Amino acid sequence: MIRTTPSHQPVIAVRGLRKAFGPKVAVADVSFAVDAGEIFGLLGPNGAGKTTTVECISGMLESDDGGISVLGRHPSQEGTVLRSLVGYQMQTSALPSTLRVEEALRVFASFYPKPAAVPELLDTVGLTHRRKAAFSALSGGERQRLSIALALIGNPRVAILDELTTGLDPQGRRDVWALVERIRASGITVLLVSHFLDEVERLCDRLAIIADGRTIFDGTPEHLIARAAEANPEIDNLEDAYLALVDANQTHYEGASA
Ligand SMILES: Nc1ncnc2c1ncn2[C@@H]1O[C@H](COP(=O)(O)OP(=O)(O)OP(=O)(O)O)[C@@H](O)[C@H]1O
Repeated sequence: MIRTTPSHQPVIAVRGLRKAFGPKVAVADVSFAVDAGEIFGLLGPNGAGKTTTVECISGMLESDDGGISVLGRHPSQEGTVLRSLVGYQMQTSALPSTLRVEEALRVFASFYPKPAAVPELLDTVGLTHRRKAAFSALSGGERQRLSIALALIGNPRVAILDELTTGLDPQGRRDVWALVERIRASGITVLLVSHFLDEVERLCDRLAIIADGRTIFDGTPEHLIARAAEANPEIDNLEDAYLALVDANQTHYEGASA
């Protein structure tokens, strides 16, 4: 249930979200709420509707129906204000290959009224020694850290991180996880879209699972394991619990449409 009392207003509240692209319903009915200071995970199979949901939250897409509130504001009606309060991790593949790390941060800083200090941000993401490196010379992990820095350049209160550690080696993943924990410790609320259950278990306080455009779970990782164990007592870890729940949902819908 979404809590709306002023003393405990969620930072992000999504209620009954719906978004279609022509005949394709990408998001049919998604609801969840993220509290201040949380790292909240958004999970679901490929094509479930996660990116569409976060693009509606960030104001990049306009929803067809349902309510979204971010820091008490509506993304499509108050997008200008929210743009500096919500940092969305962009895909760095969009950056010119010759652009240097520090230049990229300075260019993006110029778009915001109160940007983060570039030297401090370089330090936070561990790229000070690579500040003069061209984008094309960065490793996968360094590119990922740059994309996180770009999400933080506007000094946001909320960071939306999508596919945070895809393609990184084990050390790179751990470095990025530590960075996300530092981001949270600095007071930023994090919405994390992920396919990796170990990442979610390590980082997230709570999570929502979306399947076929609908929220099928909203709660803590422990709650998810307990829910799955009710149906199958052998389930004792998050990955098995997640897979069992998604599978049960698929069977339910296939059964309903048979
Ligand atoms: N612009 C669009 N036009 C038509 N269909 C779209 C568009 N964007 C997304 N879709 C479709 O909507 C559904 C949900 O897509 P979305 O990208 O939100 O899923 P996702 O959960 O983020 O998937 P993944 O984990 O693969 O990134 C998919 O079937 C996708 O093909």
